[in-house]
Amino acid sequence: MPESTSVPVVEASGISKRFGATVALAEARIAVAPGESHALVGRNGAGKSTLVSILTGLQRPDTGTLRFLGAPAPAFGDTDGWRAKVACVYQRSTVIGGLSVAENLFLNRQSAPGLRPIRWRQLRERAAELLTGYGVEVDPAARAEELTVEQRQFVEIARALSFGARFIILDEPTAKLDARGIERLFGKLRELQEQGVAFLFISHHLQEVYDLCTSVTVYRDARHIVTAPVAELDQAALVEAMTGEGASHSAPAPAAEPQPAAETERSAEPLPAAEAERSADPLLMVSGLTLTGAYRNVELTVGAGEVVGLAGATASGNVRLGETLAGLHRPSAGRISVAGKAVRTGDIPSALAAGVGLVPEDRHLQGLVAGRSVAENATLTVTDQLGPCGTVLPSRIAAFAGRMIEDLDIKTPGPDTPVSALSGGNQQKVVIARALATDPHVLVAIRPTNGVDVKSKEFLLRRIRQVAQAGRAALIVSDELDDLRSCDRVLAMFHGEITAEFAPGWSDEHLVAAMEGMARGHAADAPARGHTDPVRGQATTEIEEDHHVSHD
Ligand SMILES: Nc1ncnc2c1ncn2[C@@H]1O[C@H](COP(=O)(O)OP(=O)(O)OP(=O)(O)O)[C@@H](O)[C@H]1O
Repeated sequence: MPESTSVPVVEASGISKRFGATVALAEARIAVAPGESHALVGRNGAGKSTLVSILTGLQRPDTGTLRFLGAPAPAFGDTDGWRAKVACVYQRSTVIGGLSVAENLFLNRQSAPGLRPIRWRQLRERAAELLTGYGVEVDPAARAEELTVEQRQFVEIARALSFGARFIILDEPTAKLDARGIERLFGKLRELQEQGVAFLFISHHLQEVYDLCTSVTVYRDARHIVTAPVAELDQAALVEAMTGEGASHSAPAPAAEPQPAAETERSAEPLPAAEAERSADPLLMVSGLTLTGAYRNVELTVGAGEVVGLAGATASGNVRLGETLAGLHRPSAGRISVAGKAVRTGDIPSALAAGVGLVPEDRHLQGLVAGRSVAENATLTVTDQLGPCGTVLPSRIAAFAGRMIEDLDIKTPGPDTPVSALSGGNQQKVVIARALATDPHVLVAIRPTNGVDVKSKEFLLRRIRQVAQAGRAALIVSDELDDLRSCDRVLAMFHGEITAEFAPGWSDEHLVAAMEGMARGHAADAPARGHTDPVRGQATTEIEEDHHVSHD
């Protein structure tokens, strides 16, 4: 722990928590000093979310003590007491979509006399005052569901501070933000830190830990492993603490300094392109595809044996394009064909029958059935293979699921465990297992490594590579550079159009610039293949050297 004379805003020690036979936390501890930005990292299932639920009063630990600024934690169930101490901004929103920002900020406060008629104007004025006070530029009259993820997080932070909390937990807050959103969020957190607000920051993006935090705590297998100033623990040591394995040569290189294209490192254990299996035949062909308000006139092919990246920031249209391929949206124009056959657009069963497998963006909304078991979730797409004449044989489900659990290294007590009892990263693996279960011709994976730890990320990307090596095609839709680095080529989208194409060896700087709209409608790095520029309606020209906008 860093030297500090001040009383910690939060100090938990000897915390243990079991769920049945699963030990989620074993004698774990953490302490966060005022004004500190403290990272908590660990592999999937290490116990981070369980600690968060204990620190926020949502669950009682089996053993251990918890103090806020030296005082014992509020009684279990004393909602207002907990709110005044701590708040957590989750990846998933806790604001109520149908209510206005002002209502979200002030309703349900016990301090506000419940029976008095609500004075809306006054409510909005107070909300405006509060938001302005924290430098949050959001209209208090706006409905919460209209906010961007970033605005919603700022509202949640302002709400927490207005309850008096000076300790805020951020659980994977950057998972749904693009590069600029992350920059703005970090800017705001630094500002608040200077005012003495302390943060516990949970992220699988280790670079963010170095960018934002002063100290880091590592948990492994439910236990506290180390707490140190980030400056004293380089990434190799951090990954070593997380995995318990000796300094790994496959730890991702720190991404602080963009490297020249030719030197851009891949993971030291490369995910080799399947040259042998690659064929010139496109397995996926998309032409003139338009979804009003999302993307227009998209031309795209993915060959057998290829892994193609579809990069783009939040509003680029890349996610909606990926979803369209799986039948989730009906495009207003254009064609999709798989293995030479036209697919009925806007129809999920047709896409599935044509051999499109989807890893959806949001595993909670589109991915998993919470009350069902790991086995049921993993086999939802293949029930026809699990028994004769529409029946489902439990023995076959179990055998099928057992293979998937092993294949994807899913940490679960067993196939019958409800999927909701798995840690976030392991739930994501179930979603991927389900997409792979159909042995798709074309795998569309949207942010496939969302929420998974650094080691599992390598593993999953390698698994996607195997799909291509088996002569299939994969499209990775993502803004994660690690995801995109594993691709044979990357298409960048901006404002609904494919604006550039990148061959392997691209530099982070160029790809990020393209995702931010600075590719100026041509390939920023040498394109791998000819590709029709939708902006100009002509083929992109090969460009050999640096085309970052500032060099033009
Ligand atoms: N409600 C629950 N019932 C049963 N087991 C649970 C429950 N909640 C968590 N667990 C188990 O406790 C362990 C710790 O899970 P936790 O969610 O805290 O991990 P995590 O570090 O947050 O992982 P991730 O990075 O994947 O989100 C896991 O093995 C998980 O399956």
